Amino acid sequence: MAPWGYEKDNGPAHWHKDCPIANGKNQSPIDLINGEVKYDSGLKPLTAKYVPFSDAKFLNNGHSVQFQPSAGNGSELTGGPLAVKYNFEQFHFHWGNNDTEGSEHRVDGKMYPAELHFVHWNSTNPSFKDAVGSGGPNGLAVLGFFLKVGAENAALKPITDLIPKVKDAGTSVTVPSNFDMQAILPATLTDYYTYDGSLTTPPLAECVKWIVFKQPLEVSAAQMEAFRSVINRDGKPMGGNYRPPCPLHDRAVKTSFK
Ligand SMILES: Cc1cc(C)cc(S(N)(=O)=O)c1
Ligand SMILES: [Zn+2]
Repeated sequence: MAPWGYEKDNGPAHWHKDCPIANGKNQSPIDLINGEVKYDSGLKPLTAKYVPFSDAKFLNNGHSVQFQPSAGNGSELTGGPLAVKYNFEQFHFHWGNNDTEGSEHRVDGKMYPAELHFVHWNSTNPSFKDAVGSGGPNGLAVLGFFLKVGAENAALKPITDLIPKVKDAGTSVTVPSNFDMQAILPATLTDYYTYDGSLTTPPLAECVKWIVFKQPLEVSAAQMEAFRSVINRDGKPMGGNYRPPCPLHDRAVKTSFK
């Protein structure tokens, strides 16, 4: 099989051949159906403590654009549904070629134009890789933020301004050390959906505690267009790099809000 992608000949319907877990019972993303979620008053806000990185790259890996520090620096996530501290690993995006599609998770069937994933790994593991392979839904904690078109996002601007420098697959650029990742996050991380799921791209490991925020972030039309100028490994626009929703099977989706 050609390396996995999102085209007709290598897209989500093909992934099960190399990754049989694609047809597993804990796959992501899912459609978050408000009539089927259950409020859990025990779900407190999350706390993200992000420290500016002195050495981080922004890269085009052929299927997304990703902010990747060279090493951990004590940036961590705690609280919410998490029993332990999780270390920040990377953030990346999924988006569409127009404003009606692009997000991975959906809300009552609605897609947003893009979705931002902040990836963290369970600090009881020696490394990110061990956390992915640790078995069970507590290896990684991924924060999902929907993006909608509106005001310019000043916190994401240092990143979206770098997109033209990573237009082609396999390219990367150093991120200025004064980039303030914390500023991307809302002041309080309160209203979210949470469920046990998987990586949304191969290897599709079922190791993720998903935490998807109800309130979308805004980005400007120009910032959305920047994403849509990115090229994938086949020389085509990368837009459409989202997996369709997977069956919920007998999982519960809990909310921190009524
Ligand atoms: C393959 C993969 C790796 C990582 C760290 C995160 C994801 S996702 N899109 O589920 O957040 C996918
Ligand atoms: Zn993702």
